[in-house]
Amino acid sequence: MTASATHKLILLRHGQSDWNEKNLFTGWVDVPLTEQGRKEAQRGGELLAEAGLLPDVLYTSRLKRAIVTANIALEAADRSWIDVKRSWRLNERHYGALQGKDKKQIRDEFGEEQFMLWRRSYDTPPPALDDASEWSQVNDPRYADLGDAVPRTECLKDVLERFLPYWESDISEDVKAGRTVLVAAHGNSLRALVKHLDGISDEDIAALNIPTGIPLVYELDEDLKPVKAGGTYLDAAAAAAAIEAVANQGRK
Ligand SMILES: O=C(O)[C@@H](CO)OP(=O)(O)O
Repeated sequence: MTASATHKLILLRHGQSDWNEKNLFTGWVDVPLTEQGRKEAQRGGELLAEAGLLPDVLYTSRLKRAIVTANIALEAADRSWIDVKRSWRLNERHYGALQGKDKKQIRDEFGEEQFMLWRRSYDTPPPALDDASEWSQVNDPRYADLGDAVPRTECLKDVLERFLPYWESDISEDVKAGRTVLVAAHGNSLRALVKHLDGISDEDIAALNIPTGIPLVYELDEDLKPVKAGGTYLDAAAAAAAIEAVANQGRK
């Protein structure tokens, strides 16, 4: 197969958010980017432009940390004009009763094993979030189309199950049509996508972390299988350091 027969998919986790900086479980809570997060987004866009990777269509979640990251990155790459599609199916994993809680406090209270089960296991969701909680999304107008199906908690398996239909119906169709697709989303919704693309097992996905603000580029063959497993980070050194930092969250 020639290089021109491959498809390009760019994954971008949002830049550092206010709650990333504060070390709080975030999930569906709609927190803003920090100044550093905005800089990461700007750098992400510059990396795209330097690599000549010009997105034709943007997919984002309905959360502003992903939306604003994409806007800043596309502005930096002079691609603000491209078509945009947003879906709750790209939202971060709903973190249940952990939303708004300090990661270190949860680790100290419940221990490393339970903490990591909730954070990274494939199929153990945290306890459900009470509908009366200030961090609940049940009455958020942006999810009115979901009715009572608004999540109260999710594990990664749940994320994969709600994300895959959208991948099949929309994102993969744009990829197959030859468009360079940018997906601006979240640590755990992108872990679900990478698990699917690379065929990572339920056990091995626990060790995979996605850094903020660094484009991860996948070249896909005509069956939408990655030409290179794991894709390529546009700034590999920065990605390695940032991946380590995500893996160690809650430990200090
Ligand atoms: O809090 C969250 O929503 C996510 C991403 O920031 O955290 P974690 O990496 O612990 O899954």
